[in-house]
Amino acid sequence: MTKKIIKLTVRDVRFPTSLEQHGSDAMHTDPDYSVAYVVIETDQGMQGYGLTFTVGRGTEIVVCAVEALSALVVGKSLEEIVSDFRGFYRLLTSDGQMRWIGPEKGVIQLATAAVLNAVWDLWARSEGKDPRKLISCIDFRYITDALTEEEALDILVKAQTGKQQRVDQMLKEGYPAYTTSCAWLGYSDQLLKQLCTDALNDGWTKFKVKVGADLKDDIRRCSLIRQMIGPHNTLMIDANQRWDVGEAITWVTRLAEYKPLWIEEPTSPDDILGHAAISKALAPLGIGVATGEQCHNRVMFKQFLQASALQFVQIDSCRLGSVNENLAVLLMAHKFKVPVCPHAGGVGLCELVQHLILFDYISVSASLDNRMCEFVDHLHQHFRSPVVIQNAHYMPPKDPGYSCEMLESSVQTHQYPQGQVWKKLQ
Ligand SMILES: C[C@H](O)[C@@H](O)[C@@H](O)[C@H](O)C(=O)O
Ligand SMILES: [Mg+2]
Repeated sequence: MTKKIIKLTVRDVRFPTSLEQHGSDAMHTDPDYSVAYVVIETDQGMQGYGLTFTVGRGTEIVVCAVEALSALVVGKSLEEIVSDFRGFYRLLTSDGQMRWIGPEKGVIQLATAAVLNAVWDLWARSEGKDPRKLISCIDFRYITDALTEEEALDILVKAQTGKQQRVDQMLKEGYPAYTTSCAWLGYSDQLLKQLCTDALNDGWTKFKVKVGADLKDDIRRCSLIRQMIGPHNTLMIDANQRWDVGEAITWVTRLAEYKPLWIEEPTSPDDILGHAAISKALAPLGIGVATGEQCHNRVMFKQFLQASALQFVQIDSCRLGSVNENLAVLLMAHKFKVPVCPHAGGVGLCELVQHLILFDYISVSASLDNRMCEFVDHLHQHFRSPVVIQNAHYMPPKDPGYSCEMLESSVQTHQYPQGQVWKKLQ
């Protein structure tokens, strides 16, 4: 029996995280973690849940873009979509009129992610997928100079060896994670210390700190956290695009004594050659460059990899065109031998990205070297199947689907602007 998609709804759901400075960084000083939340429904009453992440104002624009795309989805059957998922991806991303407001970037790509995440959720609930089927979901347009379809298939086929052991290992130990929850830029030193102590007690060994607004503050905060975590735990720093290229090099050089593993988003996310220059300058200090949470499509990632402009690939489950485009990036990263350390946090990003990184380990990279997935401890209570962290590892999700179904009560109370939470704040 076919499953025809008969309805798509999208809602603007916001959480007032800025009230306590959760999520704050050098560029986003007051984020209200939000989502455009999509539910698709089939004629047989099955549902697929998807979302894309935003930080408050502007979510209404993403909602509009999802509504514009919905005409391309409603009326199609799931079977029709997945039998030519590459074609369907293209239909959404290359619509002869709508592609003008992208293509494959910005609001329209965030909307594509929300819609396709819901389709993947629906599909994930119904059947298994082999390498050939997965490859047929990827749009190789614009990346064949870096990775061909044959090479991609070869990677997946090779990684079939040892797959079961990796599945068993993940079920037992989980996938290594790092925490960003201790050191948002707007947190006081006292809160940072408290959260860091708690995290160490809970078994965390890898920590990310926000930097980039004021060098003196960064020196104080990095020194504090390095003292607390000791020389052997891992520290990463994140500037959220605050600097110009030269400034990034000088600033990070000043922080080198705290031994960060990487500097994340040192400059404009579009400046590939700038990132390459920063990578080159910081390599002798043992500091890599990480980027990706605002890298808007596979073509950008291709060029970052080709130009040796990043040493850590930070895929994002909602910035790229869903699983389809993330698969392309995971496979390219493998070919270029660059580790993938996904961006997570926000609302629902941990829930989504855990699937991608488990897939990367089990079916693509087969390696945990220099790899870890971000974890942020906010807002998980709003999900039906929240992530499970044990001893600083993501434990594989047990429920079918893509884990981003939200509790209906949470959606209703946080819907913007009419939900109870927002009414009270007005
Ligand atoms: C506004 C957001 O909280 C960002 O600061 C966040 O995504 C951050 O860059 C991260 O790496 O987790
Ligand atoms: Mg970041």
